[in-house]
Amino acid sequence: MRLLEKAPAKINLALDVLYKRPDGYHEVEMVMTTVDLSDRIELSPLKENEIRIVSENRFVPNDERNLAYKAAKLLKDTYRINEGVEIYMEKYIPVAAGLAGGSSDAAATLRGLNRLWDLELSLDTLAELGSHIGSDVSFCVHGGTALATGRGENIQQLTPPPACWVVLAKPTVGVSTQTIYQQLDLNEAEHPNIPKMIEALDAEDYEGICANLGNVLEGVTTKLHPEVNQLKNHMKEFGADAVLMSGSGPTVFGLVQQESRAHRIYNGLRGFCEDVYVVRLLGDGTLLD
Ligand SMILES: C[C@](O)(CO)[C@H](O)COP(=O)(O)OP(=O)(O)OC[C@H]1O[C@@H](n2ccc(N)nc2=O)[C@H](O)[C@@H]1O
Ligand SMILES: Nc1ncnc2c1ncn2[C@@H]1O[C@H](COP(=O)(O)OP(=O)(O)OP(=O)(O)O)[C@@H](O)[C@H]1O
Repeated sequence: MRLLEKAPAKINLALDVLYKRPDGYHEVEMVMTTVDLSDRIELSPLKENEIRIVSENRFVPNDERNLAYKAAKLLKDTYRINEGVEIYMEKYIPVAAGLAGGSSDAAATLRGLNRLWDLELSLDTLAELGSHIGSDVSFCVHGGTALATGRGENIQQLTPPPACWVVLAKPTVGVSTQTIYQQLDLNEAEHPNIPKMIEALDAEDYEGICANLGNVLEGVTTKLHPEVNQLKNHMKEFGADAVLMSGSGPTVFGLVQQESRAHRIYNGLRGFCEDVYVVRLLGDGTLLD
């Protein structure tokens, strides 16, 4: 039996950091939502009792460093599964982009193996397991739209944003999430208003969502990579309603209601940037079913 799972990317509509914790992680409050740009994960049983990663993307490790491998290993060890699996991944989400591609692959692997191995674990249990792999994995297990707190592993579902288009553009710079968190100065940072963002979601208020986009990490990344700010400015000039960097970057996203305008922004940006996508929000998580 061969089993398919979609692994959608996420964007952070709002990302705040409250303080640095004694364990080195940061206490966060993030409003996250999934977008329709997904990796495709195919799980097939193996005769050998091993985990095999197959990917044609040269930026993705095909060994125990792959987050999908870690997810399979964790499930195998926790539930003493003596079965092997091949995890074939077709990557569409750009790597190291701030879009949680690896985390979503891990989450899709947890959901898929739960079915393949008839474990009957709840999404909450899978999300808890996922938190041991990375801070974004718990959100990716559930998908949809959620408030993530703690170091990102406490998930509370939120009202999804109204339908709109998202233009994603990734500058060709590498960003280390760890470095960005390390260089964050909480006294200097501009903090988003998370309760206002949640209010806007509840009220299905598109303008309110646009007005309350904010990411405390954006200033750190743009200082290191000014091209992030340049892309943001281009997106605004070409007509995005609101723009923000996702996660620790470097991907920038723009929200827009009309499809024609989304394509105009796409065409304008293609001159400056190779990695540009026009996608829909998947805020209600339907494509995960
Ligand atoms: C930037 C975001 O992607 C926003 O969604 C997440 O906060 C980061 O999620 P992630 O990449 O899954 O993060 P992890 O793999 O758990 O951690 C990578 C590194 O980021 C830093 N980190 C991450 C999450 C957090 N709440 N505080 C941190 O300080 C830590 O230095 C950690 O070593
Ligand atoms: N399945 C995977 N897909 C992509 N990268 C992976 C995967 N497994 C491990 N990695 C490693 O993780 C690193 C970060 O990749 P990823 O695409 O998840 O970053 P990201 O989108 O910035 O994540 P986040 O938004 O959660 O911080 C890559 O450099 C890669 O070496």
